[in-house]
Amino acid sequence: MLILGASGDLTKRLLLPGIGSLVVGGDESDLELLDGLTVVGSGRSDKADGWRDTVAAAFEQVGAEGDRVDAILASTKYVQADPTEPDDWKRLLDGVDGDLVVYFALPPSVVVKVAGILQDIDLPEHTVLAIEKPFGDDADSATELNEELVKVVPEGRIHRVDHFLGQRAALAMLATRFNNRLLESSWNADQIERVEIVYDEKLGLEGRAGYYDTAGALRDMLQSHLLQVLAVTTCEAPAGLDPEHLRDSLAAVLAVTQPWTGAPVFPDTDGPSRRARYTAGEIDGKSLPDYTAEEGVDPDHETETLAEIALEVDNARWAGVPFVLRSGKAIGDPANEIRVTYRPVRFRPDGQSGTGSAEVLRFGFKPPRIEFRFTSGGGDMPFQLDPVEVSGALPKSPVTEYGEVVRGVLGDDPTLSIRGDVAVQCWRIVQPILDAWQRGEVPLDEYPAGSGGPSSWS
Ligand SMILES: O=C1O[C@H](COP(=O)(O)O)[C@@H](O)[C@H](O)[C@H]1O
Repeated sequence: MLILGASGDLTKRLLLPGIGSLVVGGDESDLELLDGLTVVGSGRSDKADGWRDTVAAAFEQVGAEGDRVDAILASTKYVQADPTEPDDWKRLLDGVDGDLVVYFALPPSVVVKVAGILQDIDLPEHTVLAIEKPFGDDADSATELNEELVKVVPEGRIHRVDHFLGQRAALAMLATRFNNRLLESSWNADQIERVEIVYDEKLGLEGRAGYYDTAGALRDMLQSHLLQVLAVTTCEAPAGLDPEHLRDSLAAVLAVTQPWTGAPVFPDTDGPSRRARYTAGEIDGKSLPDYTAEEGVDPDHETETLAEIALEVDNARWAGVPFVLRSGKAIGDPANEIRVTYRPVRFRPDGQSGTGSAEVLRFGFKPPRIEFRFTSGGGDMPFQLDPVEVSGALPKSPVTEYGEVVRGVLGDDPTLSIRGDVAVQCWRIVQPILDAWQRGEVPLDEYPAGSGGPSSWS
C-alpha cells in the first residue's frame, strides 16, 4: 500500500490505526489480507527518519501487536517524492512486487494530475486506487476525476473513501431496516414525519485551516458523509449482497434527492439552508478563539463551521418528508445521531387524536447505540400516558471505521466505498445551496464556541 500524502494528519490519526485495528479485531480473512502487506508512506517533505515510529505509535494506539505488526514495521518505509513528477514514480514503485494499492490522501487538483501520470506508467496488473475526500470541488470536477481515474483502473477497483459508511450506526441502519418487520413496514412517509441526521462535534479547527477554510461544514461533512448516511437511511432494499446491489440502491435514492421545496422547515427562513460560524468561547474548560482568529484562516472567506440543510427524497416512499442534515464544530453538548420522528397516531381514546409526543427512533453514532422513545402508561389510571425510552448499545467492534475502509480496499470489495456516479450526484444535490450562499442570499450567523448554535435557531 503506497500512501501518497502520508505526512498529513489523516494517515497518522485514522488510516494507520485502521490497519492496526484489523490486526486486533479482524477475522481470519482480514488477517490474511495483512499477510505480506508492505506500507510505504510518501510525501514531498522528508519524514523518512520518524516514519517507522509513526507507524508503530499508530498501531500501539489501538493495541495492535504480534508477528504481523512486527512484519509490517520491518518492511515499512518512507519515500520522499512528488507524485506529480513522472520521474519520481521510479522511486515510488521501487521494490513493488505483487498487488498494489495507491492510497491518495491528496487534494483533488493533485489527484487529477497524478491520475494523468499513472495512465502512462506500467502498473502491476492488480492495482487498486483509494481516494480520500473531497472527491472534486463540484459535479464537473468530480466527473473529470472519474474520467481520468477509469483510464488507470476499472471503476470496480476505485475506492472513493467515506469512513461514515463504516460507522456502526450506518451499518446498523442497513441491518435493522431490512430485517425487522416493525420497522420495514413503517419506513415511509405515511408513518414518518421527519428525519434528522446530525453530527455535531466539540472539536474546533484543530490546526486544519489549510483544508477546512476553503471547505467549511457543508462540503466537509454534509456533501460527503451525511449524504451517504441519508442514502443508507432511505434506499430501497438491495437486490442482493453483490457490492453493486447496494451501490445501485444508494445511487437510485440520491438521484431523486434535492433541496427541500415544501413549506419552510427552519423558523424565520424560507430557504432550505442556514449557516453559521463560531466566535470565541469555551468548551470543557478550554478556550477557543473566534474562528477568524484561528491560525491560517482568511477572514475574507465566508467559511461556515455549522451548516444545516433540508432535503427531499422525491419518490413514492419519501415524498413530503423533510430530511434535515446538520453538522457543526465547537458545539457544546453535541448530538450525533440519525433521528427518525414518527407521525402522531390518527385516533386517541382521550380525544387528543393527532397530537401527543411522537415516537422517536435514534441511531447514535458515538457511542454507537439505538434508542426508541414512545408513549406508554402503567400509572394509576387507564390511559395515563407516560413517555418511555428504551435503548441499547450497538455491538462494539475493535475494527475502526478506517479498519472497514482498509478491509474493503485490501480485500477488493468496494461495497462500502462511493461509486463514481454517486460522487457526482452528491455535488449535484448541494450545488444550489452553495450557489445561494455564494450569492449572499443566506446570512452567515454566529454562535459562541461551546453553545448549541446561534440562539436565533432554536
Ligand atoms: O471527515 C471528517 O470527519 C470528522 C468526523 O468524523 P470522526 O469519525 O472523526 O468523528 C470531522 O471532524 C472532520 O472535520 C471531517 O473532515
